[in-house]
Amino acid sequence: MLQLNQISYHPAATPQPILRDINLKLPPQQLGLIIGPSGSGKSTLLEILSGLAEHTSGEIYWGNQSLISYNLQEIAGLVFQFPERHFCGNTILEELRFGHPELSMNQVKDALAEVGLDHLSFSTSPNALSGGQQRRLALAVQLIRSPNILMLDEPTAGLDWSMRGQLAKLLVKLKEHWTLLVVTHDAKELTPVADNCWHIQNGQLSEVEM
Ligand SMILES: Nc1ncnc2c1ncn2[C@@H]1O[C@H](COP(=O)(O)OP(=O)(O)OP(=O)(O)O)[C@@H](O)[C@H]1O
Repeated sequence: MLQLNQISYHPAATPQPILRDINLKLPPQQLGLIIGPSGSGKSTLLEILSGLAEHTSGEIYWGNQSLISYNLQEIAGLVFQFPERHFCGNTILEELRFGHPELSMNQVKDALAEVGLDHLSFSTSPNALSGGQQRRLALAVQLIRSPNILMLDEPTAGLDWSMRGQLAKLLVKLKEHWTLLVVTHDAKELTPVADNCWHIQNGQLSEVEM
């Protein structure tokens, strides 16, 4: 279970806190969805939960273990908004093994199977994939590290309606094995597949009854 107790984030440079007293509990193998408008603090919250930024106050737990940024970098996998813009491999294999040359072919195959891309040749260029396939590859890049929590920032942004629906279906499949936390401003396809839902506004989180 991921648990946040009274998480606040107030960098010295900002007059107001960006996140205020955030409380959240997300059980394992569930999909948590945080919905909020632009500038409400969604990406900042994911940056904190993946250890890329440090919260000012509050506690983050995975089970009974209290986590600092270093632990969060280990247990969280973050898929950025428009992740395909950050691809740097010439092939699918290079992309998946980037920074992890020790990964076996079986691990690569398993990660691709998890996201429904195992029919593709390892030598395919990530740039030759469709928009939906590129999002799947970006998910596989994180899954191959076996994170405890997979976090996705606006996973349906820029996809057409059919690809958005397919991505929502994939998330349903992934939560059989993983705990997922998704943030978005456009929750249309994602709300029906969420187990827990919150709204975020001006850095404050409120639970939505499901
Ligand atoms: N380190 C920082 N220093 C100053 N301001 C920051 C910092 N990080 C984020 N902000 C501000 O905090 C607010 C929340 O930003 P954030 O990117 O988390 O929102 P968001 O909900 O993800 O919006 P979007 O969907 O547009 O990305 C914004 O006003 C942003 O400018």
